[in-house]
Amino acid sequence: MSESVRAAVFGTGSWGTAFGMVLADAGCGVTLWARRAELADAVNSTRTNPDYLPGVELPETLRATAVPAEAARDADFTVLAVPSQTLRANLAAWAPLLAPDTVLVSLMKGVELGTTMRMSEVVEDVAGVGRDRVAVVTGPNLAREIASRMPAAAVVACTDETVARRLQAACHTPYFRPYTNPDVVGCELGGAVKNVIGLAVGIADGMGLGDNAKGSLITRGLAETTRLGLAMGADPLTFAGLAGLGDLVATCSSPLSRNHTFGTNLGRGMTLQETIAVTRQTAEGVKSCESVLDLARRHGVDMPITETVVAIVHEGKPPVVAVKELMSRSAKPERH
Ligand SMILES: NC(=O)c1ccc[n+]([C@@H]2O[C@H](COP(=O)([O-])OP(=O)(O)OC[C@H]3O[C@@H](n4cnc5c(N)ncnc54)[C@H](O)[C@@H]3O)[C@@H](O)[C@H]2O)c1
Ligand SMILES: O=P(O)(O)OC[C@H](O)CO
Repeated sequence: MSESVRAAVFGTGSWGTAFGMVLADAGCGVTLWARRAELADAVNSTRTNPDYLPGVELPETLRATAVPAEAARDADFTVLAVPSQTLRANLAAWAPLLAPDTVLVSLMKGVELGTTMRMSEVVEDVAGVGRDRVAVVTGPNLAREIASRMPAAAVVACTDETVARRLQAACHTPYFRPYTNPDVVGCELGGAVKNVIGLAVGIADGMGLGDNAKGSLITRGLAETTRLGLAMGADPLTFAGLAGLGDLVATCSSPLSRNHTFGTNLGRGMTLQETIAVTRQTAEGVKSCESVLDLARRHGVDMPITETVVAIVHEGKPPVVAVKELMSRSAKPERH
């Protein structure tokens, strides 16, 4: 990869920073945009991100700024890594600054509340670009492991194969192996719904329900994700891939997952407010469980695990009652 490829990353949280590091290691010149000038200064002066990835040394070719126009200038790829529910307002401010012909890349795993739009749809809507200029990077990518340069595979999804291949080349390193996939809908749904299933598995873990419960939730969670995907025109095989099963396994088995940890705290008996208070970073499933359920209802799809997570997180249903209700639904064949 030629160093003349330029990438802007909007969001200097854990994944924005780690993915910026991947791009820099792959040979791109990278500018991170940080909301706070102090964080941008700290990245530039210490070559670390002390707030989100303490102890990780960042490459020389990665720098940070708090000025959006400076980050956006001449970027071949404009990467978006802010919490999903803030994307619309943020991108509205950044859109006039974007380099002409830049490819917009979503790292976000959420569904917008109210509109039920996927993040790539929000990008198209707000930036006024065609879907051939919007790509998604997703898969089993816990930021802390990637920042330690531990090996992982990922998916680069774009309807335009040439764009997907360009981005694939721009982020391919010895420790980060991206595959292309034209199924943007399936890849984004896989990423957004796995956060909801990650909450469910965390709750079960917190309650001490064991590994059979975990295996059952992962599998039936994937089944309800696939049902929604089919109703929305996704390729069902996507859900057997990195954006589906791969990400579910990583999220549901790792203490590094914010969604899994959030669920575990709820399952152990913390209240929602107590759990929010101890959660510093973005656990997308907490908000997206409501928009995913909304999406499911709009498409007439049954998603009992998602419904259960919404009931526990937002309606105060005690986890013990929710488990009893989930298990006593009427019996049915596995493939329905
Ligand atoms: N962390 C991971 O392992 C990981 C991996 C893959 C995908 N993702 C996804 O990437 C997205 C970003 O997650 P993250 O892990 O970087 O989150 P994070 O909580 O670590 O960082 C979020 C960043 O957004 C900024 N931010 C928060 N509110 C904002 C606002 N209103 N306006 C502008 N900026 C704001 C924060 O200052 C921070 O820089 C999420 O959708 C997440 O699901 C995360
Ligand atoms: O920490 P989480 O739960 O947001 O998960 C991080 C990544 O999405 C795992 O692929």
